[in-house]
Amino acid sequence: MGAMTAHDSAFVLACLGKPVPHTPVWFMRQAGRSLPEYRKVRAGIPMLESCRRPELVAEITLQPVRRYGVDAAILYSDIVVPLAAAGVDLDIVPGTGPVIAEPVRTESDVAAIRPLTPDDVSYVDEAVRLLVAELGATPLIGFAGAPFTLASYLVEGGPSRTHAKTKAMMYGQPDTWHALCTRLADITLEFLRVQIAAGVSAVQLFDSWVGALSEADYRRYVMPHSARVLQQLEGVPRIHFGVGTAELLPAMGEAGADVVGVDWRTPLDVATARIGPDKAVQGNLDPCVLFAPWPVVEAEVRRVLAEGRAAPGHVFNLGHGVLPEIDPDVLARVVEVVHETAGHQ
Ligand SMILES: Cc1c2[nH]c(c1CCC(=O)O)Cc1[nH]c(c(CCC(=O)O)c1C)Cc1[nH]c(c(CCC(=O)O)c1C)Cc1[nH]c(c(C)c1CCC(=O)O)C2
Repeated sequence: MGAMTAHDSAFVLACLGKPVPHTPVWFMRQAGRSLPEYRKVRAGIPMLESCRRPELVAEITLQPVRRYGVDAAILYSDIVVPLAAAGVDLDIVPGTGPVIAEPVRTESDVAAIRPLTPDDVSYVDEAVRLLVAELGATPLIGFAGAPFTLASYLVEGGPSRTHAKTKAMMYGQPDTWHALCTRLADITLEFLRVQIAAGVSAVQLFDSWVGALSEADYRRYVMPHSARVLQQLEGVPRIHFGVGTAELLPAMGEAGADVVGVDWRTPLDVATARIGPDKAVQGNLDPCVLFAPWPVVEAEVRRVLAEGRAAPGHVFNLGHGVLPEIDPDVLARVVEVVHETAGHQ
């Protein structure tokens, strides 16, 4: 029997650790440059501008659902969209990522980032409503960036390998750091509340770069802010994701997530032993495995499914986002293999 609504879809059930007919699957960055139909509709439209056009957002969000038959859609947007909406001067540069015109260095720079109001992101409300109507029983995932990852872009001014300036603020100006993270947590919370009110079935908090921290520093400088976001959200499952977080997994679960996203470095059974038996996991095929010959891909998919059995619920995904060079046909075959395998009973 198929799911009747997004609320009792395999994806939502797996997030809550309930029995499912098959393991649900979606891919981080499933919408985007790996799809020719995406490149076609995005041609000539800057990334941030594309996120402010509800019809276009809906079309791009639906493209991978149509092509792959994944168990969830993820809203087409970006983690810096609410920052731009709150008045931060920034751009998303193709091939680089977010670039901030005036990086945040002082307490007064922090004060200049204003709180977000729902009116600032009315186009997101509109896009989610269009999508929920269109998707029917397929759940829509809303998302936002977590305070550390957003702070890293704001303080560094762009992508960074070491996060040196971010850590310098964290250790050297802890009051400024906590003021910045408090403001970012407020923005993230408001952004996610808009999406939940408009009807998303789950939310994912992306703390992509937090693996740069030790567990002790994570607990001291970051976790209180992420925990406030996760714990103040109500009504939908919460997924908490980062890359390189093997040492942070217990804390990321404690922060208040229902599901912890795991990258490919930690097998899902090992991850579950660290996170504890009461939380579902999401992941964790290495995106680069998708470049291997099919028998290798298939064996890796089956290994991930087997290791996911250790958790009370498993949402199949990659360990990080789809790379632009990945062949969409391989992702379609991955979905087939996952769907053919019996889920958690
Ligand atoms: C760190 C981060 C960002 N953005 C995001 C994160 C967290 C996830 C992660 O860790 O990958 C989140 C994000 N960004 C985008 C989505 C859309 C939904 C999806 O399909 O997953 C999501 C969930 C669209 C996007 N966001 C971006 C694109 C590419 C834009 C383009 O077409 O040029 C898309 C489809 C741009 C972007 N925005 C960002 C980066 C690093 C980049 C890539 C820069 C590049 O390599 O060109 C910041």
